[in-house]
Amino acid sequence: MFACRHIALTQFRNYRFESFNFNENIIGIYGQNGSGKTNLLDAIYYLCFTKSSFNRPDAQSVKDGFAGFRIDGRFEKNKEEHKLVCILRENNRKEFLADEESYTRFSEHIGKYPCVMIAPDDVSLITEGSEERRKFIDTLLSQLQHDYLEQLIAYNKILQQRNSFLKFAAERNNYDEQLLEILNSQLLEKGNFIYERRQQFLNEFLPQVLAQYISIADKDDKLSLEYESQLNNNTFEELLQQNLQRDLYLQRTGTGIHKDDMVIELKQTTFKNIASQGQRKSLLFAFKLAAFETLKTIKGFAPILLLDDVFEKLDEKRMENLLQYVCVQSGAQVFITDTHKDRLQQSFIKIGKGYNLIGL
Ligand SMILES: Nc1ncnc2c1ncn2[C@@H]1O[C@H](COP(=O)(O)OP(=O)(O)OP(=O)(O)O)[C@@H](O)[C@H]1O
Repeated sequence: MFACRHIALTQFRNYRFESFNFNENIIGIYGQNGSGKTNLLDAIYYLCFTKSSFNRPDAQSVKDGFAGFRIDGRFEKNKEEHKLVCILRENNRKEFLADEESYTRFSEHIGKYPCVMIAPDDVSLITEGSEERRKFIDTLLSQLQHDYLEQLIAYNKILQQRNSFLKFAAERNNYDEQLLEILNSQLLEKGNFIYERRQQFLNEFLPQVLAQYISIADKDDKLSLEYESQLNNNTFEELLQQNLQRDLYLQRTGTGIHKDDMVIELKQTTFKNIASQGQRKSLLFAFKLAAFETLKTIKGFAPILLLDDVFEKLDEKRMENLLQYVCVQSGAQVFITDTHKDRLQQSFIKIGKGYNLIGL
């Protein structure tokens, strides 16, 4: 069993100082809009990922009028207790401690405490640009394969260096060919590694998303999912060579795995253009639950599930099926937020397992 049993929030978002116990594996959190439900889930996310699930600077999580924040968590993993602490110091320096040891690199923590969050804004995975989908794949793969995360960090660093090089070259109207060759070869090595890992992984993962979709939507909508990469048709080396003049002109690297995407189609038309709200929601859940199942299989235990405001997302029958799955079959500790206490309580009573209900 993997579960969060206690959390204490100090100067974090709307919390001055507050602590919560989670004795059960089904946790309902209710409160009005703006009462801090999402913030509480995000604090658990912080301890699993060393950062917020929102793409926001850490400083924005400090309670207004204060300096620094602290999140203390107690987790149970395979019958052992673990203490995780995330501190943002007054000078904005972040520290992360696992069982009193601080990490030199936060990336070492990723994957040890897996968790999957489903939040309303996540529909951007389907409706927004390719960056959202790459972020999803990278977050999942980084939890599964540590070397993937290391190579991705290195790739992004070299990409930045190459872009600075291109800017400098444009300003000078001249460039150091040898230095460009070094940057290219480093970028190629990391890029090819990431491409192969994404390809291997998505070959297995995307059919699982389709299967989840069919089971949630209760029908096959002729949905198709495909990994799209410029490297599918050309080698990365060829791409860099072919695009050099354009890169120099635009002062940034226009080809590589940082342009990858997942193509989502419904009846051979771009999904987001024709899909109904319900189909979008079903697909979002399909992606997230497939991620959950993959993590569970590979880690050998269920990740924590954080479900923010999902009652607003599905009709009653789908909701019941989903709750049955997350609260019973999944084997996970699950946190569910809602504005209605009664709705949460009624659903939990129907499930017939122990639960904690926390009012904010
Ligand atoms: N840095 C901060 N300092 C103080 N308060 C903050 C900070 N960041 C966010 N908040 C407050 O937290 C509240 C939002 O909390 P949260 O998003 O967790 O609410 P919620 O209960 O999930 O609401 P909803 O039901 O609308 O989703 C807002 O009132 C916001 O002003």
